Amino acid sequence: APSPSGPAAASPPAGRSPAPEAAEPSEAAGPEGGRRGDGEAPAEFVALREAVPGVREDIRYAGADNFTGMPVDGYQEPACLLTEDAARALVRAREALAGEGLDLLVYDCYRPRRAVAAFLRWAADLSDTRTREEYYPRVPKTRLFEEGYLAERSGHSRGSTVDLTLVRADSGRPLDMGTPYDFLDPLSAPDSPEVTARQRAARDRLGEVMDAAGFGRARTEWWHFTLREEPFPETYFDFPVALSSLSSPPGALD
Ligand SMILES: C[C@@H](N)C(=O)N[C@H](C)C(=O)O
Ligand SMILES: [Zn+2]
Repeated sequence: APSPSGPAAASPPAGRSPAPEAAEPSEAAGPEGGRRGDGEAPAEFVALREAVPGVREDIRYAGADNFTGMPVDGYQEPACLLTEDAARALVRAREALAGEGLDLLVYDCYRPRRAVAAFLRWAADLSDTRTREEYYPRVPKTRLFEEGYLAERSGHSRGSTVDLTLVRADSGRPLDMGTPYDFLDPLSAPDSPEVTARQRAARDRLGEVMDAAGFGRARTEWWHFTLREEPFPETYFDFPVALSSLSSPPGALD
């Protein structure tokens, strides 16, 4: 069906069932259950690059180099905002990799609900196929949510989910994972039999190190991990991705 028009049209493609991460969400609420301002992050959120100096980031949705082909609503800056618990877990993962000459490169962190709504609008606009060859050549746009490549209620909005890969610590060059980031295709499943042994080994190492640091992995995307003991398991936030959204003072973790 042709896309609904206008920015408010955030309906999912027809016939789609909820994505695996869909749950009954609560909107952001304060400690007493009242509504928290949508422009403001709770004190538990930090900017990763301030909390963990030297961490590598390439926040794709803040620019046009992503599967939508345009900057995504809600990403006011290319910043990784995360809960402090998730940031501490990433420190553990980096420490485990350091002895192997490897490091992490983070592509996405906290994602506001308005950004997820932008993904829904993009998916509903079947006339926009600009990025199909590069990002979803085999899966029709109408199936991206149903197949689990995109989530109608994303774990990223809870602040303890990250998209990331492994890089060489010296050059910053990403390891070959068999697909680029956000290649929305069965080939991106961590256990895809279609990748080479070397690519599979790189995926497995990323999965192991993230598992040991406390993150669970998605079944559809080798780059997507959620902290198992996440501090906001039921809350989907909508403050913008911007350092000014943070209420906690900047500073490295101790
Ligand atoms: C779009 C991709 N980077 C991603 O994060 N997908 C999961 C399923 C999500 O949207 O939460
Ligand atoms: Zn993700």
